[in-house]
Amino acid sequence: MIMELHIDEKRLLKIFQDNNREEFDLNELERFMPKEKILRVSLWLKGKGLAETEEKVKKIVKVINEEDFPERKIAKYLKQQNKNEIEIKNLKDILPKEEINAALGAIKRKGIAKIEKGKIIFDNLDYEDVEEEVLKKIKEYKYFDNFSEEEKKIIEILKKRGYVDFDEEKEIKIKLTEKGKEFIKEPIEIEGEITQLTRDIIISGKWKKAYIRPYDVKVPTKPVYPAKIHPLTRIIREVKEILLAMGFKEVKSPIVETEFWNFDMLFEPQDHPAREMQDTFFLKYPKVGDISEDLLDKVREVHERCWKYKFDENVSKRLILRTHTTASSIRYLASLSDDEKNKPHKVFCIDRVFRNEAIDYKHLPEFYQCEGIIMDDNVNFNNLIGVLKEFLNRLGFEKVRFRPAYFPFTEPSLEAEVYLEGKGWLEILGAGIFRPEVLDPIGIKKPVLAWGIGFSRLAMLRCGLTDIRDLHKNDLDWLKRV
Ligand SMILES: N[C@@H](Cc1ccccc1)C(=O)O
Repeated sequence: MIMELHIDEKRLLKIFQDNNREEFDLNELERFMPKEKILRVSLWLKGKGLAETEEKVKKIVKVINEEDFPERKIAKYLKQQNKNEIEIKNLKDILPKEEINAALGAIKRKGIAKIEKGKIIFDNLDYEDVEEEVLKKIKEYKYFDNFSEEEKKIIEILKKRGYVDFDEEKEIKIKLTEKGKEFIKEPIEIEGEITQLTRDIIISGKWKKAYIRPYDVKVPTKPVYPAKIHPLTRIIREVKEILLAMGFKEVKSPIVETEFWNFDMLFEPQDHPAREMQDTFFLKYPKVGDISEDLLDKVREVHERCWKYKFDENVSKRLILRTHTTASSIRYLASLSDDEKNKPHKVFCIDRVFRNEAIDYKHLPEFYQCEGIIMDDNVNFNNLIGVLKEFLNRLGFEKVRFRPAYFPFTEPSLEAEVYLEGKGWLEILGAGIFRPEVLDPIGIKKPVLAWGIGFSRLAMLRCGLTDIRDLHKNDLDWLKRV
């Protein structure tokens, strides 16, 4: 029987031959060849009908709690105290509450001590305990099947008591087929084989005599994961591309912001609940920032006239971590020169915002928002809906609907929802037309459409996550796949 075998196939077969064996565990072979290679080569041999592999799943037991049993803790305590009995009501001084019942149960079950008149009385504080012996043994022999029937019952008890748990281990066997057994009856010679052509081999003409094995591109190999960009960054870039293609320009503004720009300029009254400690992060040092007196007076006038309260500029000056990117939009509008105010503008900002929220599956104190504004003659609510539809469609949401909403700085306002298969309608963005109370103090006459989208929420939907914390966990397995 003449068969073209790769040098590694011959090597592997020779191990069977030299050891006079017909099968091996993968682990046993590992001292001859790396595991990856054995698996690859045995697949080749399988293709040639010389060997086969067999996979077995083995149940293993492992110790998950190394502490003494509560009953042993009692015995050790008494020994130390030179006593042999204890009142049950005093057990709480040596054991955590949840262990007391377990200890009493175990003492009765195993007959370690007598329980009489509210007392536990030991004859022998150094009693022997099979459960402890089995636990010790588990550390040496992990396979469940290595234990006797008696021991297996004890293992089940230990599992119930929370001291051990089961797991599985895969065992791979490599066996010769009849054809393989036949094959190793003949001596196996391992002669030179060329796997890599070198200049020397070509020039010297050695290649003419040597065996050059052809590539087999179908051979299974280990997956390779190239470096890649974090999914959140990828989505941010993608959204930027979409907005740039829709004619928007990117703007930025400070993360540390005054309440003035974050709230006052947006016509949020100073007693608005969003402005309190439990919702917003305030800076410890420095506590206050500068604002233009001129603008401050105009905003004060609007607030006092419309909201009817005493505006306090000390509140305006307080420094916070901005709570929304609408602060960027209004800063941009306020920065326009008179000349620029006569031109149309489309800008967006994607950046981090902060809210003092308890962390859970859908809230993080720090997250991303994407905000956009369109300022032009004659733009109206219909245009806003049109642009948002277009934007959400380009983001991959096909079904979109709108409903009325309220924001202090826009009128009318709306909320957009997108439809997700299996999840239903999900609220995804807020939008509206800036109120005159917002635009008047900065002298803007044209209508301004504005919208803001909770960006981490979007990233979550796009990555198929149900817990927003997973986005920042840096779980390598997930990052490789996503
Ligand atoms: N800033 C609002 C969203 C919004 C932006 C622009 C206009 C209307 C609403 C929020 O954080 O929820």
